[in-house]
Amino acid sequence: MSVPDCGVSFDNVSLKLGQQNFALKCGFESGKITAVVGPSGSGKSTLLNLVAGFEMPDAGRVLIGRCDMAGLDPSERPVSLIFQDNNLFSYLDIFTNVGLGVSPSLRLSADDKMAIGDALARVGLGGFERRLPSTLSGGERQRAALARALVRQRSVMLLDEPFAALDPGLRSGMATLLKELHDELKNTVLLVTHHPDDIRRLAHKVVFLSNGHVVYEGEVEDFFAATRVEEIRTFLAL
Ligand SMILES: Nc1ncnc2c1ncn2[C@@H]1O[C@H](COP(=O)(O)OP(=O)(O)OP(=O)(O)O)[C@@H](O)[C@H]1O
Repeated sequence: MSVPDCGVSFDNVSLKLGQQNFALKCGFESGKITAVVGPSGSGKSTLLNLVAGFEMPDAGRVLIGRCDMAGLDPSERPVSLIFQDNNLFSYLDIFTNVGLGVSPSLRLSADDKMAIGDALARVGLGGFERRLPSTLSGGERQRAALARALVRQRSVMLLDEPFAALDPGLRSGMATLLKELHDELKNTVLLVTHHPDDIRRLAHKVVFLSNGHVVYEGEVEDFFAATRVEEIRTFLAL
């Protein structure tokens, strides 16, 4: 399984939501995992929403590769999403939930069905095809969401605190799985997290937001040394 090479850029993006002004200028390198971090309310989810197409800039451009995303609906963007609450449909079995990643109308070819079975096996859910989400543990549900993102084969993957509801053992297992899959797919991943451990074990790069602005963009090692920035010191509990 491989996906095309594609980075994400924010070219002087601005928008206002309620009382909050956002001014975002940053890049997410193709084929790398970038941790998107910052205090609560700093704009991390908004940044992902701008890439996914759930929010539109008032000015500036969001680009995927060289392509301006303006005017493209979420379904038209080369993006897959995994959120904290995994967004599985409770009344559909796991196979069907993953199938929705391939085709929203569930018109599935024999190859599609094989790819769904492979993705489920890949995340350790072989044999779970006919189970309803409510019969799975939190970690298993997140793995099903990961399988759904995998079968979409989109070049950009957006993860908004995907491990937040998991206990430390499951967090670590999901992180290892995500890393393995990324090594295989080499997709561009934007990972929102509150945990320095996730940055250390998963990320190649860091974008740190504060109050709707990017206050740090760079390598992981430099981020942990960037203690001159007060918000980063607070985040790292230094
Ligand atoms: N639709 C909206 N209308 C009004 N204000 C909004 C809207 N969406 C976000 N905001 C505000 O923008 C700011 C950034 O929100 P966002 O959810 O992006 O932050 P976050 O960094 O993801 O926070 P958290 O870590 O708590 O999830 C917050 O002050 C929030 O209240």
